[in-house]
Amino acid sequence: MKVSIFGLGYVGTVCAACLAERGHDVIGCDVSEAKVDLINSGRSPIIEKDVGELVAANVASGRLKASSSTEEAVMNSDLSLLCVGTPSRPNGSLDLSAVQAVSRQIGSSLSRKADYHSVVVRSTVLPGTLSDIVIPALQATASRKLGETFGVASNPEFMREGSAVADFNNPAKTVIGVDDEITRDRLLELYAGLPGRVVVTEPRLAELVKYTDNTWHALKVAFGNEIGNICKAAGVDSHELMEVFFADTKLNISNAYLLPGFAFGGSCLPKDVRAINAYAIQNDVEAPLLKSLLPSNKQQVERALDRLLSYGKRKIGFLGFSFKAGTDDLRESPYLELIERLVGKGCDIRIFDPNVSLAKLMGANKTYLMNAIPHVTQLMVPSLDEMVMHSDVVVATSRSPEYETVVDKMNADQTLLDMARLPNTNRFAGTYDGINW
Ligand SMILES: NC(=O)c1ccc[n+]([C@@H]2O[C@H](COP(=O)([O-])OP(=O)(O)OC[C@H]3O[C@@H](n4cnc5c(N)ncnc54)[C@H](O)[C@@H]3O)[C@@H](O)[C@H]2O)c1
Ligand SMILES: O=c1ccn([C@@H]2O[C@H](COP(=O)(O)OP(=O)(O)O[C@H]3O[C@H](CO)[C@@H](O)[C@H](O)[C@H]3O)[C@@H](O)[C@H]2O)c(=O)[nH]1
Repeated sequence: MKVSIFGLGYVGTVCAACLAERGHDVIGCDVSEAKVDLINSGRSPIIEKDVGELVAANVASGRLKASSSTEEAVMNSDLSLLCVGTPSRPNGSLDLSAVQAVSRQIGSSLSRKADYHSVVVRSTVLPGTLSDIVIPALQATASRKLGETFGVASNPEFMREGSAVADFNNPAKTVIGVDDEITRDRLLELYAGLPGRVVVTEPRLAELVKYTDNTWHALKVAFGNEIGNICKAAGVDSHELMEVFFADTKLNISNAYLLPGFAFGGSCLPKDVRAINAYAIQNDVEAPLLKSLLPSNKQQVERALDRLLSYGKRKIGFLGFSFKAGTDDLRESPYLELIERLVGKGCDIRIFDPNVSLAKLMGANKTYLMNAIPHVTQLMVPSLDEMVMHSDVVVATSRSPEYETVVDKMNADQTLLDMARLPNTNRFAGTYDGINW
């Protein structure tokens, strides 16, 4: 199928590369000329496992290209996937300006297109966005009614950064919220051959289920961490305790997101929890449990800050600072927040993160980092050794294989604050502290 993808960020780039690899003709479109140029030169605008290779191979084969022109993308495709950002507004509600703008651009091109076109929202949006924002924007600019020469659908994306290609190719479910048969059939054809259950449903349910998923993940992390905090106070190993908890086979408890660790972060969970809470307030729904998730999460950052300051050492090194392993995405990374707070307390910080190169960061990700810590360039060092050499305390943020050597490089006078439960810390000669166990 001929597909256009609007927004070449973390979702759009992965979708573009994976759909091209599955044999579709893909044209990506972004307002950022830099991202368009990168794709056309066979390079990925994001750091994500396997994406670089897929982009290179599919640009070379001619199945993937990019353009800054909406018109070119719409005219050369039958279906458009909208993958633009939906960040939080300062009051927590969803900023749909990019969704609205791209819908208007596409609608304007549709006014000059005779063939039927399908417009599919892949971004995470609250229920009613398709009906209240996307359809009116398309109709106004296309000067045509929905169903005449275009149809719409909601098709949320469930991939996780760090394993996005594997998640794309092996989805647990594919959710298609649609009232239009042509668009439904096109989406079924687009994803034909992928495993997992395919659910065809109404658009509002498809929109809301995405929030249900992410709120559930956030709830589980917050629960696991609070249990972990109590275990730490009780002198109980929280991971051993959780294994006993999971052993209750009658309850069929998935251990995903439940092992105590550090605060959740990233470009999705915090923003989506904020958005569902804003939606509840707007609709006069009391949701005290959901309201408590972000304060609970913030408390984990406060606890880590107190713990680090309690060591009485100023030189602190961070092994990684993106929100999870395998990505350069720093948006709402709890480690970034922790670093910013430590800098404010006069600590002398060094950061080593092999995935983050300031020269390569782009778009919302780069803006987020530069707003959080404008002088971050002075804190980043090019090697693990340099970070360890500088530090009295090292904070290990994720279980990346390349971080496991850190315990061999540290000496008996140093302290390791382990946020990820590294596998080999029993051979560490210095002072070991697990964040939540
Ligand atoms: N990051 C994830 O892992 C993930 C997973 C599932 C769903 N989501 C959702 O997908 C959406 C996109 O997330 P992301 O992380 O890829 O965002 P992103 O910020 O990385 O990418 C968005 C891209 O859209 C581009 N854009 C903005 N306006 C445009 C326009 N008018 N025309 C063309 N391009 C335009 C931006 O330049 C940017 O490159 C969000 O709604 C997010 O919640 C994200
Ligand atoms: O067992 C776990 C798993 C994750 N996390 C944390 O939870 C956050 C989110 O992690 P993860 O869900 O793995 O990554 P994301 O890329 O943010 O993916 C989430 O957000 C995406 C964007 O909406 C969705 O598509 C995915 O389904 C959803 O998992 C991160 O801070 C993780 O460190 C934990 O603390 N414990």
